[in-house]
Amino acid sequence: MTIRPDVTPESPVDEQPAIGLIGMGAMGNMYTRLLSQAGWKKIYICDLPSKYEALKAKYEGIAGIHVLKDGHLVSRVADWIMYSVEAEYIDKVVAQYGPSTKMGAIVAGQTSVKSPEKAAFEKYLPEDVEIVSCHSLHGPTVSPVGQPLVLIKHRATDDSLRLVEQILKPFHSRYVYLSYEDHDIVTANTQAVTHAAFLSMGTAWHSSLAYPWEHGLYVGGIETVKVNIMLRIYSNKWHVYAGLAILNPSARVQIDQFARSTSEIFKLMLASDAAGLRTRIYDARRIVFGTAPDARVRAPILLSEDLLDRFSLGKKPSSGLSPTTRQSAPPNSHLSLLAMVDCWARLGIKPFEHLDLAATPIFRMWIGVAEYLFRSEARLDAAIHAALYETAHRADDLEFVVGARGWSQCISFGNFELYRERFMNTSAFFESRFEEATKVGSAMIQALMDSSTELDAKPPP
Ligand SMILES: NC(=O)C1=CN([C@@H]2O[C@H](COP(=O)(O)OP(=O)(O)OC[C@H]3O[C@@H](n4cnc5c(N)ncnc54)[C@H](OP(=O)(O)O)[C@@H]3O)[C@@H](O)[C@H]2O)C=CC1
Ligand SMILES: O=C(O)C(=O)Cc1ccc(O)cc1
Repeated sequence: MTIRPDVTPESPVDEQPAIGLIGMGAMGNMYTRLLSQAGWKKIYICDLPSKYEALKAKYEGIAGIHVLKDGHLVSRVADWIMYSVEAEYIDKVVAQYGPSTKMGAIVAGQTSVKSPEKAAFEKYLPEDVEIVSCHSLHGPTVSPVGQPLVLIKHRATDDSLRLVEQILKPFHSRYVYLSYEDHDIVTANTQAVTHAAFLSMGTAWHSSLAYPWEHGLYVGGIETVKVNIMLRIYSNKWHVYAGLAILNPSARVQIDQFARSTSEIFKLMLASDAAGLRTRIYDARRIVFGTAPDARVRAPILLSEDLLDRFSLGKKPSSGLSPTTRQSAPPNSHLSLLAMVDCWARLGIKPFEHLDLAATPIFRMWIGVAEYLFRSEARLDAAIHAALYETAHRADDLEFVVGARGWSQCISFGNFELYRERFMNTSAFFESRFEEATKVGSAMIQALMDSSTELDAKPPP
C-alpha cells in the first residue's frame, strides 16, 4: 500500500507509515521520543543486536514502539527509515542492512556529514528505494522547535518529500532544503570550524590544569559562552565531532585556516606589532561585518552580556561590589574570537548568511559573541590592547595556539583514534561539571533564542 503524503498521526493506524530507526543512541532516542509523543503509532527501532534486551526493557509498555533485534528486521517493515549511527560506520551499517530495505521505502540518514552517507546509500540501497535524507541541526538535549532541520531530496518524488515533511512536522523545526553537497559545505563553515575553536579552548584550559570558572578570568559575560559551550561539546559524543570534521573534505581547509589565523595573530601579539595587529583585525572586521558594523542593519544576536551572567558556572570576583564589575578581571585578548573572525574573513565565509539558513544553536551563540565584540570599537580596541600589552591571559593564549594547531593536524591526518584520545583526555578533566553544564547550557541557548525571537517580533526602531 502507498502511504498518502498528507497522512497525519490522527489517520487510521493502517494508513500510517511504519517508521524505522536504526541506531538508538542520543539522536535515535530523541527521534523515537518525539515521534511517539507526536502520536505516530508504528515505530520500529533497533540498535546492535547485543543491546536488544536492554532496549526492549527501556521501551517496554510504550504503545506504538516496537523494539526489533537488528536493522534487517527494521528495514523489511519500515516505509521511512532513518540511520542514526556513527558517520564513521555508515558505510558498514548500510552495507549490512541496506539490501533488506522494503521495496518503495524512503531512506534517510542523520549523520552530520553527508558525503560518506550519500556514497553508502548509492552503493548499497536497491534501485527501487528512494532517498530523502535529513539532519537536525541541534543536539539531543535542545528542543527541536524552531531549529533548522535539513532535508535532502536526493532520489525521490515530490510526494515522498512531502511524506517525510509530514512525518517530521510535529517537531516544529524549520525545514532547510539542501543538496548533499551544499550540506557539507555549509556545515563545514558553521559547525566544524566553530567546534575547532571550542575544542582548542578546552585543550588550552586542560593543558594549564585550570578550571576556567575557578580563578575569575573567565567568569561572566561572553566568557560564560566560551566556558559553557566548551563543556557542552566535551560532554557530547567524541565521534560526532570527529566525523563531521574528519570526513568532510571542506572542514579540513576551514580548520587549518583557523589554526593559521590563531598562530599568526599570536605572533603579532608577541612582536608587539600594534599597527600590524590592528590592521589585520580591522580588515577582518570590515570583510565580515561590513563597512559600518556599528550601524544597526539587523538586530544583534546578543544584546548585552548581563543576559549571560546568570548562566555563569563561577562567581564574578567583585560581584555586587562595583558597577564596573566587568572590568574587575584583567581584560582578555579574546584570541579565539579574533582568530575566528580573521578565519571567516580569509575564507570568504559570510556567517550571517548561514545564520539565516542553517545555524546550529552553538554557531548562533558564537557569532552572537563575535558580533558583540566586533561591533563595538571600544570593546574591540580593548581586546587588541590586551592582546598587545596585558599578560594575564598570555599563557592561556599560548596553550590555545598549541591546541588549535594540534586539532588541525589531527583532523588533517584523518586520525580517528588520535582524535578520540585527545577528546576523551580533556573530557575526563572536565567531566565533573557536565551534568550542570548541560542544564545551564540548554537554558542559556533557550534564553538567547527567546530574546532573538522577541526582537524579531518587534518592529524596527
Ligand atoms: N549528538 C548530536 O549532537 C548529533 C548527532 N548527529 C549525528 O547523528 C548520528 C548519531 O549520533 P548520536 O546519536 O549522537 O550517537 P550515539 O553514539 O549516541 O548513537 C549511535 C548509535 O548507533 C549504534 N550503532 C552502531 N552500529 C550499529 C548497527 N550496525 N546497528 C544498529 N545500531 C548501531 C551505536 O552503537 P555503539 O555505541 O555500540 O557503536 C549507538 O548506539 C551521528 O552520525 C551524528 O553525527 C546529528 C545531529 C546532532
Ligand atoms: O550545535 C552544535 O554545533 C553541536 O555541537 C550539536 C550538534 C552536533 C552535531 C550535529 O550534527 C548537529 C548539532
